[in-house]
Amino acid sequence: MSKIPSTPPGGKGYASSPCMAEETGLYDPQAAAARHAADVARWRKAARSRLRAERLATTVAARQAAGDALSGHLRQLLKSRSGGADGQVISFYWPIKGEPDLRPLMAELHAEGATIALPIVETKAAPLVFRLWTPETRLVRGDWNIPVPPPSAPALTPATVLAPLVGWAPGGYRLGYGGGYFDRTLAALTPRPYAIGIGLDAAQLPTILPQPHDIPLDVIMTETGEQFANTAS
Ligand SMILES: Nc1nc2c(c(=O)[nH]1)N(C=O)[C@@H](CNc1ccc(C(=O)N[C@@H](CCC(=O)O)C(=O)O)cc1)CN2
Ligand SMILES: Nc1ncnc2c1ncn2[C@@H]1O[C@H](COP(=O)(O)OP(=O)(O)OP(=O)(O)O)[C@@H](O)[C@H]1O
Repeated sequence: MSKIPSTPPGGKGYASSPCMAEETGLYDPQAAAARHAADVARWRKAARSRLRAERLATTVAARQAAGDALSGHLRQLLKSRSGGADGQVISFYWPIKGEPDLRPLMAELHAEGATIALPIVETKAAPLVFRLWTPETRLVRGDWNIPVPPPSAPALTPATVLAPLVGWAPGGYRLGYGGGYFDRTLAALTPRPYAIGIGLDAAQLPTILPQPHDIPLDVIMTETGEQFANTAS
């Protein structure tokens, strides 16, 4: 504990008495941070279930229209970045739980020469693995029953990753299903892939209460176009 002089050097007295909170043992900054993290996790859990329920409550036709609109914006963005899809490894996702369905665009880019990958949870609480998808790939059931390429499909490192969003906030922040998989993956991959969040306008939140592990995405795309782009990318 550092000693605080009772009078400041050359002065009469302090304007207020020193804060003794740490000395009392009642204030432990680490415990306070842990309590805050637990509050955030609880808040996120509630936000996820509300947003997931709202998404599933929309009509199939509305979801399909959103998927088609998103595909159009995404096609433009990918083409402007690569000048044509040839050879680029792009990770898509197999839609679950009312996520926008981009599979027609996935097949179209494959036909144009792009290399398509799908993400797989091969190890719990570890980065995702990406494996090759082609229209001939016979998908198998992975973690959470998500259809994934079989272990025999080649593993790839994507240059571009599409990350489906349960919720999103300005700054490129993503709320997913709560496994932390995309954050772990973006933290592990070098070079870092260009990460595009895919979500709906209705899933915007004022904030996701960002935590140290949350890695902002490069762009957030919704059915009405690009909502946010990090300038450094
Ligand atoms: N279509 C699609 N595929 C995807 C993703 C996605 O978001 N969408 N992922 C994107 O990352 C990965 C799978 N993400 C997963 C995220 C969470 C859990 C999971 O078990 N969640 C627990 C809750 C965890 C917690 O709150 O601590 C659960 O719901 O029981 C499983 C897979 C890879 N594939
Ligand atoms: N880079 C990391 N290293 C270790 N743990 C991490 C990392 N990133 C996230 N986590 C852990 O994962 C948990 C869930 O994170 P978060 O709430 O951000 O999930 P999410 O982004 O919604 O999930 P997902 O990406 O799977 O859809 C956090 O409590 C955190 O402890």
